[in-house]
Amino acid sequence: MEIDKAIRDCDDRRLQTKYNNATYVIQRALALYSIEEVSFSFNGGKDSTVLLHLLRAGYFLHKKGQNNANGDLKDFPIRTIYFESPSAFPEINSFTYDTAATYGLQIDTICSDFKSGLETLLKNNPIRAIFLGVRIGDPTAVGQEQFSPSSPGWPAFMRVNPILDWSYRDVWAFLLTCKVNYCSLYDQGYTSIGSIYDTVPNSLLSISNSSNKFKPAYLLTDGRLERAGRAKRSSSSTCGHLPADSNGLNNLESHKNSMRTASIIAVGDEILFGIVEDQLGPFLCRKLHSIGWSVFQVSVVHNNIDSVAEEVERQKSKSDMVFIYGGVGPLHSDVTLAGIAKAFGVRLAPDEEFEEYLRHIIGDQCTGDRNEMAQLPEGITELWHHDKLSVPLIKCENVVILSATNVMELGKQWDCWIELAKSGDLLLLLEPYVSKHVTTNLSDVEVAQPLSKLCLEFPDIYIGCYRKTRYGSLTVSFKGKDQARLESAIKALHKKFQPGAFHEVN
Ligand SMILES: Cc1cc2nc3c(=O)[nH]c(=O)nc-3n(C[C@H](O)[C@H](O)[C@H](O)COP(=O)(O)O)c2cc1C
Ligand SMILES: Nc1ncnc2c1ncn2[C@@H]1O[C@H](COP(=O)(O)OP(=O)(O)OP(=O)(O)O)[C@@H](O)[C@H]1O
Ligand SMILES: [Mg+2]
Repeated sequence: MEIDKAIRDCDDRRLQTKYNNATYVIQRALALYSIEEVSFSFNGGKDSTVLLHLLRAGYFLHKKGQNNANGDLKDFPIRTIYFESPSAFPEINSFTYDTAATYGLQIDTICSDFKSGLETLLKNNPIRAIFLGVRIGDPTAVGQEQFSPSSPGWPAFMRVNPILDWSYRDVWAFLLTCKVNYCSLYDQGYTSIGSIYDTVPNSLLSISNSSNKFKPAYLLTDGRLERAGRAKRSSSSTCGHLPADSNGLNNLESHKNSMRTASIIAVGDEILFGIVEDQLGPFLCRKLHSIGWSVFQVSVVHNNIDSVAEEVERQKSKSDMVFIYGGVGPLHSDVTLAGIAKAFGVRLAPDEEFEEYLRHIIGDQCTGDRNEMAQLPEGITELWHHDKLSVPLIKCENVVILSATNVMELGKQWDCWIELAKSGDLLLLLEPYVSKHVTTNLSDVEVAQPLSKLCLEFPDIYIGCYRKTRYGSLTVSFKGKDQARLESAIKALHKKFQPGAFHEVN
């Protein structure tokens, strides 16, 4: 069978794994349902063209298991449905019918909308499962698995999605490796095809010196932009770019004095066992204070998905930003991303762009069917690139994931993060805090009451006390954003005691 042979003969291990998994899903479906009970939803698009050939191969492998495969071009008895629409591109229509003729597809053309068309089809036929070329990243893929029952309100059938986890690049690797025909629009710069009213060539493929010439679809390097030629229905995805306004605020001036809070979560059994000391938390506290943020809480949790998820869920609603570190990587204990995904109620999905970065660092070891490290929380992740970082910073809504393992690495990531936030016009830098400290040899009992009063007089100033030893001097710290108010508070303190009772320290 020519598809099976082309994949086995190629040296693309990733493609082979994707192929094996997809044909396995198909064979499972063919084992579960009889041939009359399955159907293939084909529309001449690139994804359904991939699926057609995978189904042909899957059917061949299924029959081979029963010792009666012939692998002929036209040996394909799976009923095929095509929802024909007057707004489809003529190229799509003709490709669909040409392909049907080449491979002997028994096409049922349906001219009504998907839902009522399926209702009629299922009423008159024993169909229980339908193969679809839906992939993660398609707007309709959210929440779907390889086997997903149809949605409530739809006629009852099983949606089978053998290429759900395929990336844009996987699709093109397959079509080019197998040297199969695809719709000619893809060679004219179309990267995803809807109707004639909502689809244009992808401008990222335009040839610079020619206004209406485009490179072929397989040359699009960033697969996440595959739908750039489709009219936008919503602006839900911000993946990959800096959001101008991710917290609903982008006017630096008007928020200079506003209050922003951060929470810090360290993930590490070793910290809780007392084997290692967390130095990143205090470092982040200092950095956040230096940009005028106040830290709401620092917590340490176990390397356990539920512990991470619970803490992230709590902190993400309490603080403007949550910083989390530890537990990021490919080891069994690296569960931070999974915990974050759980906290947001989404799943981990392969991210092609992130995988590319990882491949640069650790070579081809990271490719394969389940590249754990390249899986990121689906639909909520932004990658923040900086020339000085080999791997982009990851941000899931208001949760920033830091991969640093020591203070030096964290310092670098922090500087890049600040630079990116500045250029992205994201509100981040506030009026920094100023602080002053005074010490006294008076006892706690002597200072307690006047200090309480001072706190009431200066509610805008943080007034705290600490000692380094139980019997040594007491330090009183003043922290705020207004230098003059800070000075007034210290003056007021001096007035409440004998002259010379307090000394300023640096
Ligand atoms: C065979 C088939 C089954 C579908 N089943 C469902 C379904 O169960 N639930 C649903 O919300 N949409 C279903 N749809 C609709 C698709 O999710 C989606 O709305 C449709 O493919 C239009 O995509 P487009 O807007 O990108 O063109 C189905 C579509 C087809 C062709
Ligand atoms: N008009 C249609 N008739 C039959 N099946 C359809 C139709 N529209 C969508 N589908 C099914 O939904 C799947 C996903 O559609 P989608 O438009 O995302 O992919 P595609 O058309 O194959 O490729 P592209 O993303 O390049 O348009 C298709 O692969 C096909 O299985
Ligand atoms: Mg399409």
